[in-house]
Amino acid sequence: MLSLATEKAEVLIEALPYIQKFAGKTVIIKFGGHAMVNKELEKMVLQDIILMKLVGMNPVIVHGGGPSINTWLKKVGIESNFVNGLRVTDEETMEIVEMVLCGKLNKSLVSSINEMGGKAIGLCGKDGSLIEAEPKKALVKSKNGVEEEVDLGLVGEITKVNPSLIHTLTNEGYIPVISPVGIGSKGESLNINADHAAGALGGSLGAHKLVLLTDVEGIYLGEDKDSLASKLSAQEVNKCIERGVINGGMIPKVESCLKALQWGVKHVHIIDGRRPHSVLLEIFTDEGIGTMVVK
Ligand SMILES: Nc1ncnc2c1ncn2[C@@H]1O[C@H](COP(=O)(O)OP(=O)(O)O)[C@@H](O)[C@H]1O
Ligand SMILES: CC(=O)N[C@@H](CCC(=O)OP(=O)(O)O)C(=O)O
Repeated sequence: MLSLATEKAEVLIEALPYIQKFAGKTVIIKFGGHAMVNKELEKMVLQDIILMKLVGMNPVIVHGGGPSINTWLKKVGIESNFVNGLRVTDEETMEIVEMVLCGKLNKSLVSSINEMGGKAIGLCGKDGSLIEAEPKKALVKSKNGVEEEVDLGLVGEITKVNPSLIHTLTNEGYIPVISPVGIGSKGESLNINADHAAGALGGSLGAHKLVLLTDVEGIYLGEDKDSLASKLSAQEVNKCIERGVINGGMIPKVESCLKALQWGVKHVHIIDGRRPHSVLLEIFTDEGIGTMVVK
């Protein structure tokens, strides 16, 4: 029987080919608000990311924070409506969104990473005009099947990503932690869905992999857990959206996956952020968890 020490050494050796394969490669990790609610799990995700950086990869974190925004909006008596998984955002809502995403959550992730020995730096999409955007309109099918344009207020559609700042930071050994508030043409703040921001950053940084961490195992094709899809093509994804099988917060995720693939990101995965060390399992093993989206 192998001793515990030998078993540990074997685990490390198993990771060797993956460490070699990913050396110097950019991996975008989208940390969803629903995957961030448990502090213990959050710590494990951040430890995984610190390890990735230490072995020579370039992880970049894009975080969400939907549940936390909901809590703070409730405290000030503002209700939210969602259209196609996006929060309709008026000026008052935008103020809270910016405070929660760019302030509280961003800085909390940065200080946790730094406390655990990593080097993190927090930015929002406005810093260095990282994420330029314009007000986004949503297309919604009315009851008679006709598509109508719906105004989402201060929700941003990304028009340009200026990634040079991120290259500088990663080359200096930092792990960038990015909150999805973009800058409009008049300098205004725009609320961008974190999945969309992660996909666009992945494309502009030439990322090797985009990993979206959420609160489900991946994409289900039916009611029960056995219906988890391990792989879905663009065509299948579009059919699932049309049939309503993919809905709500999963819509921006799959949209982001498909766009990232078009923009040259090699691999995109939706995985369960509630599973301990899910990021390491995804990166360093053949096991392949969650749903992989392909062209
Ligand atoms: N086909 C589907 N498979 C899995 N989850 C789905 C599907 N369609 C919609 N969802 C919903 O999408 C949610 C994840 O999106 P969201 O709540 O925005 O999470 P996050 O905060 O991680 O971005 C799931 O909790 C689930 O309710
Ligand atoms: C336009 C839009 O919907 N923005 C999101 C931004 C945060 C986010 O995307 O958080 P999750 O990843 O936790 O869903 C919002 O206001 O909730």
